[in-house]
Amino acid sequence: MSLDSERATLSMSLLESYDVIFAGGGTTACVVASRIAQADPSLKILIIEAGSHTEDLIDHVQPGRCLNLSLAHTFSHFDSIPSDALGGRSIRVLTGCCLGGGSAVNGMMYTRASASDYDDWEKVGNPGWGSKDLIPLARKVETYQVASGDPSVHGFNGPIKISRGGQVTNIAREFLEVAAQYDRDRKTVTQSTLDAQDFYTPWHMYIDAHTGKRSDTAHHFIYNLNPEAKRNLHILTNRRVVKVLFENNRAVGVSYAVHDDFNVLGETKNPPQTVHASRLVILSSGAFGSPAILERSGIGSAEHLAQAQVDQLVDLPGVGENYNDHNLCATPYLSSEDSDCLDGIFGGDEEAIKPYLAEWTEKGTGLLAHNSFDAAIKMRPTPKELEELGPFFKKVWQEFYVEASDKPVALLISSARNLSTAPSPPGSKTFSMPFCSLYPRAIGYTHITSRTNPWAPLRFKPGYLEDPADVAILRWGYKRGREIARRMRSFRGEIPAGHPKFPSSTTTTSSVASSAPGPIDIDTPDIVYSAEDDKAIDDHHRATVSTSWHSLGTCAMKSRVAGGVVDPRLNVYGVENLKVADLSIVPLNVGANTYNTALIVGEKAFLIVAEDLGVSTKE
Ligand SMILES: Cc1cc2nc3c(=O)[nH]c(=O)nc-3n(C[C@H](O)[C@H](O)[C@H](O)COP(=O)(O)OP(=O)(O)OC[C@H]3O[C@@H](n4cnc5c(N)ncnc54)[C@H](O)[C@@H]3O)c2cc1C
Repeated sequence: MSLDSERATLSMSLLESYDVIFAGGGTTACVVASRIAQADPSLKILIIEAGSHTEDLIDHVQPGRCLNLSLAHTFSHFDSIPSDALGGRSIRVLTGCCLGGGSAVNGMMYTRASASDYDDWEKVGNPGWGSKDLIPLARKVETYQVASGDPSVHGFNGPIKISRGGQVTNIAREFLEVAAQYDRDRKTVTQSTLDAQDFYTPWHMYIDAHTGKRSDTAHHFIYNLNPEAKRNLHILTNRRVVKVLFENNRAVGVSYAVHDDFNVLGETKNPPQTVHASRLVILSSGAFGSPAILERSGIGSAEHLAQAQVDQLVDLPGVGENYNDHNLCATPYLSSEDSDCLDGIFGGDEEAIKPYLAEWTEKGTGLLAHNSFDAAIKMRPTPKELEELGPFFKKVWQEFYVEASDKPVALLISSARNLSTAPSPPGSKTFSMPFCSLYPRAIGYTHITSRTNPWAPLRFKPGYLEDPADVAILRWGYKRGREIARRMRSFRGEIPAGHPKFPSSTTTTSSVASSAPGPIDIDTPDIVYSAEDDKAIDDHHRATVSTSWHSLGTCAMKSRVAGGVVDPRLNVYGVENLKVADLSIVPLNVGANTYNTALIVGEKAFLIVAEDLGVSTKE
């Protein structure tokens, strides 16, 4: 079907006006829209989503294929301004572009933010957004399928399923075994722990233990809705919202476009279409999409709007500012023949997938019901490590971490596949040690470059590694991961292209490991790094650091004077009937992978929206 005839068909089924319109149908939007549709099926709701449907598509539901970045159409990408801190590189940050957004494409790693993260949100002027309010919502949204689940922590009746995945890999087992013997400063546990720092722990997944399928918000909140709740919920895919329409500062609808409405130069060929909202417009286009829609609608700083030739409606300098992420690096290792690795599977190689297909189809288990990440630690430095981290980090430690004892500094994960950018030698088995800083100092921005075109590139600066404290954290992560990796039974050497180029004159070259036939003894002393070695590590990280895909914060929920964009009821300052509900509202970073926080924001937004609409929230 051509785009024009597809548009004609969809337009026929579209209403001219809805009660509520969602701009974006990602992780958070699916939660809010589904809950409202169930609470009051008479409400007419429209979701306009930039990407396509995902229902039962193997690339989305089969976990082993996750993070297959070659599926370009299911991602939006944002290229940063080249940065000296990254050796002149530009970083490409991806977000999900499909119904379910990030939840339909992400790595399915399950963890939660620290309680103090949400308490900090409340302290910056957001009553009702502290841990005592939000952690019950984390319980509400989940069904924890791991037998040992503690009911004071976990939920057992929510739509989103959490499990151990289809099998426990020997890579994860060895990571935990080595950690227990090698790192005597920290503890190792066999049952996953969410709220404690410095525990090596099994790492669970957003995978349904019964089906072996991904637990995303499109399938678990929208596609599974009962016919009554679905009756008035319309979904328009492959359309981008251009801007919000206003009457006297009251949001009354949106305009939207298809890609073909623009010529190759990005100029408008066809005028955008419009649809009206009688009660509420909710922006849920994520950390890049939501601020961009606000700016195209004339809401933002005079300077940035003027650059894109947009007339200002509301002066709100915080729009597009406060960009946060977690900086990620991963170092690759060769693995023994008998290790449980997802090499090939996650790249979508059908030959590699074949041996696991029958088990996944029949029982929902095996490596296809796996994301490769099944053990990890959220770390804080020991006193000795704090010294090694150096003066820049020590200052941050004093100012930020000392009083916040539940905040981890870095996350170190064991991954049963090569997650680094260095290619694996053909036919080899691999594992890797991804690590990221959880509260990097890096804060950036994202702003529009076009008044009309929602596909135009954004002016985006993530700020990665501009602060030496962030560089020190990654150096520490590399060393910790390397010491554990080279003691694991499966270890068969390093993949040199994925490691720093250490100066050959020192004793600490990668040949220490890459020539080794197997692991070293647990009691072997740690590698001693010279100042030149440390510089080699830092240079390597500047050349390879990437996003953790945890973009957030660009429409922050803070007071207007402090640079906020929305109030604690998610209303955009200066206008009426316009809310934002996605991770762009997060005022301060969280020390964890961010899917869980998006689910919580969705559940909280539902309670607020329902109250505004006069809808009962009782189930
Ligand atoms: C590759 C990847 C791996 C990740 N791995 C993990 C993980 O393992 N564990 C974890 O906890 N978190 C992970 N995350 C992070 C987590 O998935 C995201 O933080 C979360 O999904 C963000 O939710 P959101 O609702 O804010 O935005 P999104 O889910 O991104 O939703 C925004 C939606 O809006 C749409 N949109 C954008 N602009 C427009 C427009 N103008 N008009 C209409 N629609 C628009 C987009 O297509 C998208 O569907 C990962 C994310 C990615 C991308």
